[in-house]
Amino acid sequence: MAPKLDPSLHLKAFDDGGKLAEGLADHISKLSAASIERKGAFTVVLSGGSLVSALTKLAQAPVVDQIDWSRWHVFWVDERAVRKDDPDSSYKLAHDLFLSKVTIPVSQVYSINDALDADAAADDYQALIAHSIQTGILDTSQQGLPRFDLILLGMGPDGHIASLFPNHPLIQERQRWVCSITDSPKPPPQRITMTLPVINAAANVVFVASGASKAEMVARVFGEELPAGELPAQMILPLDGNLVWYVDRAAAGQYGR
Ligand SMILES: O=C1O[C@H](COP(=O)(O)O)[C@@H](O)[C@H](O)[C@H]1O
Repeated sequence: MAPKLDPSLHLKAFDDGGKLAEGLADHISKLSAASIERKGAFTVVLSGGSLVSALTKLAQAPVVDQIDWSRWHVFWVDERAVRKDDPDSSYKLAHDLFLSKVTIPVSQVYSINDALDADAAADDYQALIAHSIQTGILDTSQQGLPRFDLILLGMGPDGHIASLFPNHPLIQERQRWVCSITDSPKPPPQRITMTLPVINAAANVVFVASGASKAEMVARVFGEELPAGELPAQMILPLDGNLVWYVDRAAAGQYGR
């Protein structure tokens, strides 16, 4: 069984999406400053989907001017195996809504190789992560896993995170850092995804859930003890890091009061 999460430790509820985006921008800005002071770089992992819209305030004054974007290194927790100009591409979404509005060097934005099929793209992305460790950009955890400074996660209405879906065999993966999936229940079916051990090795994991369609799963994550694998979002609790859920009132349900 996966333990239910304690809302008093791990949940921040906001009145609306605007307030949530402001709180999130402030939090990310502080994590960025601390990481840059400690090691001269900030490694951030993006999700696709609605999470990206919650980053708008990061790219606006006053926060945008407080961040040293030249030290950011951007990765993806999952990506669809489509070309970068495809409407389904998470890179495209992040580029259009966020990356094009800030000054992160292009060489520090690590999108997947969209010329490869899902299997080859997963191998390629795992090698890229290993290279980032060798060059000193990325830390490693005590278990020898990549340790990102911040992983930003969304959650689907079915409780999936990244491209790790309820009761899918990939939930059990413990060896690889990045896997391909060719039968994603949510289209498009071909994707790559970081695995649970990598996500749980991060220094900080921030979930963003907004809207009533997420309320049922937020209630389950914080209110029920479920068999492992049934609710991937409940399986995220960094071994040696911080976890916080940013939720708006509609997603918070009983926890928003
Ligand atoms: O397919 C995906 O879905 C999840 C959740 O998306 P949302 O729009 O419901 O927030 C997303 O986090 C993931 O990166 C994406 O590939």
